[in-house]
Amino acid sequence: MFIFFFRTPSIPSPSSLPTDHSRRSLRTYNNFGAAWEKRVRSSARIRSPNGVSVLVTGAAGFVGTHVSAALKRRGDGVLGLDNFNDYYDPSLKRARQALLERTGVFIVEGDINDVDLLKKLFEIVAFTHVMHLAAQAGVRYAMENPGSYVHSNIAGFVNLLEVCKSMNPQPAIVWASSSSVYGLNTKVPFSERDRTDQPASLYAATKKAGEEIAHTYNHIYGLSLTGLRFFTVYGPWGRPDMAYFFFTRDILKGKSIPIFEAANHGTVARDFTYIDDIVRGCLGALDTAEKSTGSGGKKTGPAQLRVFNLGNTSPVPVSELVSILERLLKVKAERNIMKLPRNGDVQFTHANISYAQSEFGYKPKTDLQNGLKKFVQWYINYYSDGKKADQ
Ligand SMILES: NC(=O)c1ccc[n+]([C@@H]2O[C@H](COP(=O)([O-])OP(=O)(O)OC[C@H]3O[C@@H](n4cnc5c(N)ncnc54)[C@H](O)[C@@H]3O)[C@@H](O)[C@H]2O)c1
Ligand SMILES: O=C(O)[C@H]1O[C@H](OP(=O)(O)OP(=O)(O)OC[C@H]2O[C@@H](n3ccc(=O)[nH]c3=O)[C@H](O)[C@@H]2O)[C@H](O)[C@@H](O)[C@H]1O
Repeated sequence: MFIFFFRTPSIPSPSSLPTDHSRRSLRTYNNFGAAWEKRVRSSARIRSPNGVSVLVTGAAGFVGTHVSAALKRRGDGVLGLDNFNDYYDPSLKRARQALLERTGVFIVEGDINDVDLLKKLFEIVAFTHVMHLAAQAGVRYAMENPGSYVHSNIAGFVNLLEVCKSMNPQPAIVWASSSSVYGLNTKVPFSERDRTDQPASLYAATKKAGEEIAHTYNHIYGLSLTGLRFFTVYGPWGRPDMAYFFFTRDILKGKSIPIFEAANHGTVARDFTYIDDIVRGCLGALDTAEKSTGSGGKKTGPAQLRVFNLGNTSPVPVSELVSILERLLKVKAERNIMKLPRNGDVQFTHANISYAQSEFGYKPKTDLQNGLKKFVQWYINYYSDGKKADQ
């Protein structure tokens, strides 16, 4: 028996989303021109004495929006870049953009593969840092659209690094890797020293490739590079393709939800990490990032190269996530227990965070119960004002 206590929100299901991530040329984005340059400059203006200027790629994304807002709040100059692709409902990205614009952050519409655009941005602003969060995310979608992962996570990353290495001065780069690089590793909790050579998805393989690519650009060009392995991030303004988000939608709709179970009723669990904790980790990594040591493509000395886990350190079974949602939503879920398909998912994740703790005091503060409470409040508020999210 299902109890509905408010209007059922509707958002598109990830499986119905288009698979073509168009590559629009620079001109179609309406970039360049005096008014556009003024907005870029104003957004990137540093407003506090110790501030830095940060180019945030993927700024209209879930993590990018929260990180951009936090940087802006403390007085840093922040410019966003995002291609607003339709992997999930672009209207949610537009709503995040509107939120950021109210805080003074401008998001340039463009692709990280667009060299001319990137060079133009660096010509206008001498960014001290790049917070690189643009990527094709999601482990399961890689079986549907592998090309989008190569386009954004490999080609796009190399392109960005090519532009950064030729700058004078070069920016320091903090970028999003993923807990998925641990793949089929069975040693827990996952430490940065553990093996990462058994990816279970193409997504994971592209993030692992990113870590190797980072090594190369650090070694040859002296770029300062910090990779962050985020562990299943959740919270307000989250991603509709992630389980906690579409479980919420489907529980409210009275639709059955597929809950994966490993062989012999083995538990599938995640080290779910609340967005505010991830944001603190991103800022900590940025604040401890040393300067790059090259300029104009020439290295002048050794540069910093780091990789950190940013997790919560307490894995929770997916079935428990569903129980928490049931309590918060006051609706019983229709559970469809399924064998964990070979679709890119791993059985469990669990972060050892001692390295991030020692380097910049990273300490997650929010447990799943409290974090989901904040997510559900946001979700109900966001989708209850007649917003038409279904396309
Ligand atoms: N959310 C998580 O649980 C999680 C976990 C591990 C790692 N990550 C990584 O963290 C980063 C941020 O993830 P998120 O959850 O905010 O995802 P997201 O999809 O919400 O954000 C990524 C943003 O990048 C943009 N983008 C994608 N390709 C682009 C391109 N080629 N050029 C310009 N913009 C592009 C998208 O439009 C999107 O707005 C990603 O690199 C992701 O792989 C996320
Ligand atoms: O930390 C990461 O590196 C990754 O985090 C996230 O991946 P995941 O941890 O797989 O999150 P998510 O899809 O929400 O599935 C959560 C749980 O629900 C289970 N799950 C999922 C779908 C389903 O239908 N049923 C189910 O039981 C599923 O088996 C899993 O146990 C990011 O999406 C990804 O971009 C990547 O960066």
